[in-house]
Parts: sequence; C-alpha cells; structure tokens
Amino acid sequence: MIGVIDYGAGNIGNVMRALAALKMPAEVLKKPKDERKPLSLLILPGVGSFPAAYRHLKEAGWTDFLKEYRDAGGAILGICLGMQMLCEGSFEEGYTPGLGFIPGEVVRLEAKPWPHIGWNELRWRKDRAAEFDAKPFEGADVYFVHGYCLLESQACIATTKLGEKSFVSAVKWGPIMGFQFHPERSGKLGLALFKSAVLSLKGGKGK
Ligand SMILES: NC(=O)CC[C@H](N)C(=O)O
Repeated sequence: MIGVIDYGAGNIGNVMRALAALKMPAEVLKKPKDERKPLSLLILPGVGSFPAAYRHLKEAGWTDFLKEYRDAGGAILGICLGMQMLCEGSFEEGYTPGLGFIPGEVVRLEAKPWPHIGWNELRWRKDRAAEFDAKPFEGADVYFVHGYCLLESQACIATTKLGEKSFVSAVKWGPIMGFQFHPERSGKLGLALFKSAVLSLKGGKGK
C-alpha cells in the first residue's frame, strides 16, 4: 500500500489527486501506528517553513516511525519540503536538523528571482543514471516553489539552474527518493515522472 503522510503541513490533496489520476491507490496516513496494510511506499509532501513542518512531523510521532521504517529498508518519496526534511537539516531557514536519510544540508538558494517559483529544466546526472531511468524525462520542465535547496549531495541524480546557480532538484539514495519540484503540479510529464518514481521505489521494496 502507498501511504501519504498527513502531518498538517503538506499539500495532501494535490498528491492524492495525482495518484488517483495515475490509478495508484493510496491512503492518507494521519497517525504512524494505525493498523494498516503493509506499506510499499511512504510519500512525504511538504509546504511552508522547514522548522514548523518538522515540528509538526515530530509532534505527530512520524520522525521516530520514519527512522524505524527506513532502518527496515522502507521506501520513501519526499516532495519539495518533504524532500528537504529527509536531508541532514535546514540551517538557514531556522536551524533545524532533519531526518538525515539523504546526505546534505539544505541552505538558502542564493539566486534571483527569489524565491524560485516557476518552470525550470531537469538536468539528469549521467554518472548516476543507474539509480533511476530518466531517459523519458531528459530536459523535462517541472514546476518549482522554493527558496531553499540542497546545493550538493552524494544522492543527487538531477540538477537545475537558476541564473548562474545550480542546485539539486532530484535525489535517490537506496530506497529513498526526493524531488525539490512538484511533480503533481508539473503537467503530464510531471505525472509520468511521479509514476515512474513510485514504480521504481515500490518495485525495490516489493509489490
Ligand atoms: N514550497 C515550499 O513550501 C517551500 C519549502 C521551503 N520553505 C523552501 O522555501 O524551500
């Protein structure tokens, strides 16, 4: 089962609508320890400020659950702030450690226009092509709404440029994946990319 974590700071509706459009049944999960079918993937959406969102996530008991789930090899897909919270922390939007599942620290994107709102191109890393089949998405334009980012990470599989600044727009680290952009708001190609990421993660974890 795909679970979409609802911790009070994520754009759940958009993500659920996208999964429904992709005919990928999913459940909104409000509490970590509720009885449920075995999870094949957890999706962590996120909008707003890192400190506030992480506080919500922690207070709802999800940070401990996610650490146990990750240690058991569970698959996770983080979207936008959800991806940022999977990293080591965000230290310029309020000093807040993250889950530490993805190597790298989130910092302010020092580029203009700030914040980065709009469509921009994904540049897939050829040297990490084995991690994810991005061929159908070469040069894809996707939709961003953020002011902070990973500038670099060993988990980087794609970058995007704003002005002269290049930042990490997609990561994959074992069964953990993240998109700095919103695939659910990036049109048909965004939906296809979302589906491909979900299938590759679910496949890795077991159907
Ligand atoms: N869209 C968002 O919620 C942005 C997330 C984060 N506060 C950032 O600016 O990068």
